[in-house]
Amino acid sequence: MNTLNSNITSEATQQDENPVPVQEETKPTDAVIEEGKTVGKPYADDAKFKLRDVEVFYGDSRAIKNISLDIGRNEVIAFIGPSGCGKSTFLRCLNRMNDSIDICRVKGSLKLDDQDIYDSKRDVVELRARVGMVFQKPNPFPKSIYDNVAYGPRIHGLANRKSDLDDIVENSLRKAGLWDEVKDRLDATATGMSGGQQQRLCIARAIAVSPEVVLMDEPCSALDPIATAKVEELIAELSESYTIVIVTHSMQQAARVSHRTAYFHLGHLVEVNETNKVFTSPQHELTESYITGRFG
Ligand SMILES: Nc1ncnc2c1ncn2[C@@H]1O[C@H](COP(=O)(O)OP(=O)(O)OP(=O)(O)O)[C@@H](O)[C@H]1O
Repeated sequence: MNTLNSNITSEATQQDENPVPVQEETKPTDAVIEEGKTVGKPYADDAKFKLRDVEVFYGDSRAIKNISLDIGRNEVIAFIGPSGCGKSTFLRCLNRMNDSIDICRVKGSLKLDDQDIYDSKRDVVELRARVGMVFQKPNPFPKSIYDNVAYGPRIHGLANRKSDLDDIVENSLRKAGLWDEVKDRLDATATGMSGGQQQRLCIARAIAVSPEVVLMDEPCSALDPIATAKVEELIAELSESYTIVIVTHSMQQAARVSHRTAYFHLGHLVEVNETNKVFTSPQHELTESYITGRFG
């Protein structure tokens, strides 16, 4: 796995008749990436998403290079890789969040339950209700705690009566592990909550519209370890009912929360496998270099 070059430096050759061979580590970027070829297990038996030959361009620049991947039903899959390798770009294809970027173009076949995500007739608002998203920085609306959670159900007409809406708000806050902390101050403004509470509120807001998938883009990067632990517990509980795709810079977090881990590098999907395999016996040299901290 570890490719090391045995070199004898010219300086050493001149100075020493019996030089000690100097081993020079191959730079990770020298490792071969075969475009479109992903090591490990990129496909799933019961696929929620089937993504084939996906490419994403920002203007002329190709940020995602021929990636094929299945994401299983009720699977938690973590996307890891060095900064700028395309994790967020690929994640945002799953609910067309890239649509708002004018210069962004997505190619390939992207299917959710065998239906084309990029079908021009698709209702993107409905897609985003099915495929919810939680962002890096908690972004509650400047409204009450109650109204933050009730917002989606209201615009999607999910509750006919106030009591139905109350039930949705309570259930969503319970699932997000927040109910006991906020039940006596539902009318308080959400921006007055702690960062960790705000992030769990954003999760409650995402699940209030009964999504099938929750996308999380570095959901804990702005949180302290205690708040992070709470969100991770929540991910474990939510995984019983939802498909979860999480982008994370924390390999420990990927190891704790995900079933499979996908390693991205320079816009390629280099390796995908069961999380314990990726971290204990990575098959690709680049994955190994990254998880052993040689770069990233
Ligand atoms: N709105 C944009 N316009 C132009 N280029 C972009 C845009 N967003 C991302 N890119 C480029 O696409 C590539 C992939 O970026 P992306 O944010 O998806 O990577 P990432 O792996 O999520 O990075 P990070 O871990 O730093 O968040 C980078 O080269 C980045 O500069």
